[in-house]
Formats: sequence, C-alpha cells, structure tokens
Amino acid sequence: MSAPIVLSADHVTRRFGDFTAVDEVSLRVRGGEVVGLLGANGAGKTTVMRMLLGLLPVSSGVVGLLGRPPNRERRRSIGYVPQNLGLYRDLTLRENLAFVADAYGTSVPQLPDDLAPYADRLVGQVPLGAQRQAAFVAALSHHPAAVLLDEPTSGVDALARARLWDTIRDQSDAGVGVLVTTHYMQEAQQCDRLLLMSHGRLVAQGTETDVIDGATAVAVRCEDWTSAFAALSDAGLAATLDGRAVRVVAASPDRVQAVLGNAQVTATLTAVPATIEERMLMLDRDFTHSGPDWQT
Ligand SMILES: Nc1ncnc2c1ncn2[C@@H]1O[C@H](COP(=O)(O)OP(=O)(O)OP(=O)(O)O)[C@@H](O)[C@H]1O
Repeated sequence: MSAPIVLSADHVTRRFGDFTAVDEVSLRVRGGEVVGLLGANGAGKTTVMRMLLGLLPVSSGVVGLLGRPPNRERRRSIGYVPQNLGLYRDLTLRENLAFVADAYGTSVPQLPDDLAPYADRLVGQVPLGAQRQAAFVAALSHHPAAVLLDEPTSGVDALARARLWDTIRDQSDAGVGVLVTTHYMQEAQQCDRLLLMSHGRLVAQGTETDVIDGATAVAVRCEDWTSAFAALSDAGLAATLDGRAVRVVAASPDRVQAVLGNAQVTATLTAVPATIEERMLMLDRDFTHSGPDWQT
C-alpha cells in the first residue's frame, strides 16, 4: 500500500494584485519520499510552500496538510525551515532550541556534537552552516510527518551540505515526506522525484530522466572558446560556460554553426544529453520566447 499523502495542492493559484506568482499548480508528497522543487529565482517555489503550510492564503485551488486543510494544529505536525531559517537572532542556539521545544510541548532536543561549541552564542555570531544545522534540529525536534525545506543548504560548504542531506535521507527513511527547494543540481539528483517550476507554472515532473525528456544541448569544442562564447551570447543564444567548455541549449547545431561561422570561429559541435539545469533554462526560454529557437 502506498504511503499517505502528507502535502497536496490541487490547481493552486496565487495572485499578488495583477501578477500571478503561482498558476494552477498541483502536486503530492507522500510519506517517505524526497521531492525536489526546482526553478529559477522568482519561479514561485516559496509561495507554493507558504500556501501548503497555510501561512499564505490561496487565490484559488485547494491545499492539504496531512490530508486536510492546513491549520495551526496540523502545522504542529510539520517541520519548516524557511530561507531565513526562522531562528531568533537575539537568542543563543541553545535558547532557540528550548523555545521551539516549549512551543511544541516536547523535550529540548540534544545539540549535535559539532554544534556544541556554538551552543551559547547568539545566532548572528554562529557560522551559517551551524545556523542551518540548528534550524534543522529545531524543525525536526517534534518528529514531524512532513518537512518543508526552502533552500536548506544555500551558502554552506560541501561538508555541511552533505551532513544536512544525510539528515534529510534519515528523515525520509523514517517515513517523513520531504519537499525541498534547491539551486544545487547535485542535490536535485538526490531527490526521489522532481517538480520543475517556471514563471509560476509546473512545467515538468518526475525522475531526472523524465524531466530532461531526451532534450539535448550542443557542446562546442574549439581553441578560441572566449570568442565562441561571446559570439553565441551576442546572437542571443543560451550559451553557458563550464571551465572552457561552451554549451548551448534551445538552438539547433546548424544555428550554432551559422553563428560561429559568421564570427569566423572554427569549432566541433556535438549534440549531448542536457543536464537538469539546461532543461530548466530551455523551459524558461520556452515561456519567455514564443517558442524555442531550435526551428530558426
Ligand atoms: N507578498 C508578495 N507581494 C508581491 N509579490 C510577491 C510576494 N511574494 C512573492 N511575490 C512574487 O512572486 C514571485 C514568486 O516568488 P517566490 O518567492 O515564490 O519565488 P521563488 O521561486 O521562491 O524564488 P527564490 O528562488 O528567489 O526564492 C516573485 O516574482 C515574487 O516577487
């Protein structure tokens, strides 16, 4: 039997004045799964999370927390780490944890060993990685059924990030449903399922293979990679640089060849599978242009 649905949205829309920040989004998160919510800045991810929690009213549609409309009581069964972490900056780490335990009526959680040196420091005097870890401890202290994490590892080093992901995996192994936003594609690959948002809409979902959906990018190999990159960018193509490797999405190899030819840059072109990030870029361009310039 499948695990229960802990978070749900059905055709949820949120408008701010004339602006539609979230447009007809439907999603489900079940206990035990880690679902990644991806999208460019401003795509609507935080707004979705805040509506799921009932912290922001929907303009239309229905959200569910543990199968019912969100309310204060059901929020007590949820852990939430917002982008700003939600810690009180005028309290120490230890005081923050005591405060949260008091609010939930639970015992004060044990500080992990690596946080012990910071226990009695004010939040603002603690490195960001330790703040994030403490926010996790606080959000998980009452054994929630679902956890919402808004860019939980932003700005922390690789080791701290790996630790936080260990904690996320421990939670899902224990049956907790996790919805997590991230800008790190390596983290997206650790999710069981992905939801891609662009301009308020859900534009793709499923496994990494599902969301990439066979899309390809053009890899450009040439000596003069700086001229290649400049010419492609000047022509309005979506060119990216990874070291000296130039790649282009949403453009045919013929179009890339034509632009490079005009700029008198000699290059070898290969169609390669797109990454998640490139797929997101393509879907964003599909929205902002009338269509991908693949055909042009
Ligand atoms: N209270 C508000 N009033 C007006 N516009 C808002 C409000 N909250 C969010 N928005 C707008 O809604 C859009 C979606 O914002 P949201 O914070 O959900 O995006 P996001 O995908 O979480 O972005 P980021 O990755 O930068 O956190 C943005 O254009 C934002 O400016």
